[in-house]
Amino acid sequence: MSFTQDLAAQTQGLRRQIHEMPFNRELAAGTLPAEVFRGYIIQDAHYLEGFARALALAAAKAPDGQAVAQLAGSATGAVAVERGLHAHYMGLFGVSAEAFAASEVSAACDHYVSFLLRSAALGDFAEAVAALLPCFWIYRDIGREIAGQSGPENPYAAWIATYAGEAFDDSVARMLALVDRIGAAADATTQARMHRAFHRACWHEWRFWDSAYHRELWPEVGRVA
Ligand SMILES: Cc1ncc(CN)c(N)n1
Repeated sequence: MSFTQDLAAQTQGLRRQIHEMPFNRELAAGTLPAEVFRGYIIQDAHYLEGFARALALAAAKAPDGQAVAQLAGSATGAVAVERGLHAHYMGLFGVSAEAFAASEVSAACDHYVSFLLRSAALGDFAEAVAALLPCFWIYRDIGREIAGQSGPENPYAAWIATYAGEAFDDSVARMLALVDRIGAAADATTQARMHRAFHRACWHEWRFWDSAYHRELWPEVGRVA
């Protein structure tokens, strides 16, 4: 069993739960309310900038030039390709650049981005790539599953096509190969940290969608004066 197959086996229940979330079920059916998707896209645009920064930090720690180029290329891709998708949906939903700039980053988004930046800045390279992997892998699996269940009339077809598409699949395959290479060479303590980072990142993926579905920003638990 490869290292990433082992990561998958250890997180099977959580990842299946993500596939069954109302957000993803309704996205597949095309019935996800537009205001939910609109809020999600705004948070995701905030998220991608943090994700790209974490990739760039990890790139700086990579053990060889090939891995530097791969992670730096993924950082560029996250900002360019996925942001293009966001621009498409922000145009459709009437989110102006000013409205986006004025939007508040949700607690779930802030928590996930902080986790990635901390893993990349304070963890070693192995931990950083394990934390970054679910962002690639889970979206590809969700995209593929949903693509098999929905048609071109789905209002979220462009989103689905991006994550079910070949270009995204290539970047996921490269990330899986990198984590397999690093995981196979790691000692048992490092592997355990990689497992924990991977599991936490899967949890953050679940939380990001859950929070978007419930349109949460910062759940109110008492006003700060
Ligand atoms: C929260 C989140 N996770 C993953 C992806 C796919 N890069 C994304 N766009 N947003």
